[in-house]
Amino acid sequence: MRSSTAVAEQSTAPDGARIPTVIADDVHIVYRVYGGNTGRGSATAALNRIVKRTPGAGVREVHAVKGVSFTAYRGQAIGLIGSNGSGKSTLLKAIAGLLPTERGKVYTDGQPSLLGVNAAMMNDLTGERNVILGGLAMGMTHEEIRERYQDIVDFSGINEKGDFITLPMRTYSSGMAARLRFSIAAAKKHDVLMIDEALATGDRSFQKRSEARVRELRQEAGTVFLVSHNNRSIRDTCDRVLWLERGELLMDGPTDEVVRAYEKETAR
Ligand SMILES: Nc1ncnc2c1ncn2[C@@H]1O[C@H](COP(=O)(O)OP(=O)(O)OP(=O)(O)O)[C@@H](O)[C@H]1O
Repeated sequence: MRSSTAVAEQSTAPDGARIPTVIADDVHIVYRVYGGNTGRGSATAALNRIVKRTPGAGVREVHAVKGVSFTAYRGQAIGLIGSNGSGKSTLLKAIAGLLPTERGKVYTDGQPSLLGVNAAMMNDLTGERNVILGGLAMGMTHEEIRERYQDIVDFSGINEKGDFITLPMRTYSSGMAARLRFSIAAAKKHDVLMIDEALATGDRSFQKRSEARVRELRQEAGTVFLVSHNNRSIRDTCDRVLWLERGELLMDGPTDEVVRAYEKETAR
């Protein structure tokens, strides 16, 4: 049991009830891939179909999330696990409001922030400029960014091996870029923070630092979702786990129980 009394106070209503932050109610997500079967000239054909609003024979549907329901509460860190293509990233994008649901609804309290490994940053700008841009994009003021700038840079460890923060992001390794992205996102208190594989990208010492930060964010009474293939990260960080397989929610429960069942299944 990681939560302290202070956490329990923050994450419950005065009447003691837990405060829901995200409710997914029978969520279905379908991707439509245009021109999948049409061979040559498919881009023009697809455009014509879109203009004429006819689905056409070349439209392929991928039913990526199938009827997922759960309620997340304040103060929870929830891991999402499952094999490649099981729908984890898709579900996060839907919670963040970046993908429409085909059926069902997602209700959120506050603005969820999605931090993905591929989250857009301006590659031609320096790390320094990206810290400012990222901070502004998250709704921080110039003043707040100035106050936290050094902490963000120190946390990322970007400058440990030289003055990299003043170089363009395109000169960073993928791990360095992911560390900076995480550090920017983690500088702010989030109602709902969703992290897609970011922790797996850094080296072990950065992973430990970021796991500790995720625990703090949780204690600030937010809800954290973490997608990872690293079961150790999930065990160290999350108190609850959702296991998705082929778009369906296979299991939802305490971390130990779900990860153990998942490991048993994947060991076969
Ligand atoms: N833009 C897209 N267009 C069409 N299909 C997509 C798109 N993105 C994902 N899919 C499909 O949706 C399904 C779920 O993909 P998703 O990326 O959510 O899985 P995941 O569990 O996050 O996988 P991984 O562990 O490999 O990151 C897969 O079948 C995938 O092929």
